[in-house]
Amino acid sequence: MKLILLGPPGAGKGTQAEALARRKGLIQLSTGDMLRAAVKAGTEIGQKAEAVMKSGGLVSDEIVIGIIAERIGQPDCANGFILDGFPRTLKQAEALDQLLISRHTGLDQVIELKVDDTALLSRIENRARETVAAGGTVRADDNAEALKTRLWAYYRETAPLIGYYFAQGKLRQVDGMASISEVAQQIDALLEGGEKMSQN
Ligand SMILES: Nc1ncnc2c1ncn2[C@@H]1O[C@H](COP(=O)(O)OP(=O)(O)O)[C@@H](O)[C@H]1O
Repeated sequence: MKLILLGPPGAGKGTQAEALARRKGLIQLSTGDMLRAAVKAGTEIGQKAEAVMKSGGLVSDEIVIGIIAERIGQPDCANGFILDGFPRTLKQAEALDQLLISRHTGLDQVIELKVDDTALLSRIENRARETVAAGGTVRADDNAEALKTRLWAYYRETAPLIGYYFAQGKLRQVDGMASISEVAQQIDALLEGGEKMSQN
């Protein structure tokens, strides 16, 4: 199964992708996590990405497409994966389609987590507060200014993907404002429906 979780920053993609990957035995591919690891390791990609990530802007298509192309070619991805944070631009979506076509496969479903815009800021502020309370390190881009840039990038660059996948008949939507477990149940219901459809 090859899935995309789509939604604005703070929508809960990471939380749901991780839990879903565990439930279904799929690989979670988060470009945000991969880029943060590259920054931490000080690789060439990390050095290129660090400043733009910190400001809340988007890393270049070339870099993220390269990372994903390399990763989905690895054997552990053969059974399926959940993309979280990729694609984020139409160019990335088209590159992904081409990559999958060249592997004689394609996406099963794109699940959009629909959330109330005004709830996002407080969610991210809470995430930063809880992390500090737990003694952890807050992400460099979890502050009001970078969040505004991330939201802006989402609406300008990523939201058009909703139309792109709707036109492909792949788009499904869940209510991202529901509790974590309710969202997970909605996703499971969609996936069960999809499996039944593909058996017919
Ligand atoms: N597919 C991508 N294209 C461009 N930049 C990306 C991509 N994925 C992650 N990034 C960079 O990493 C940052 C953090 O990504 P992520 O962890 O997915 O955050 P969010 O909580 O905003 O969904 C983004 O703001 C962006 O700078």
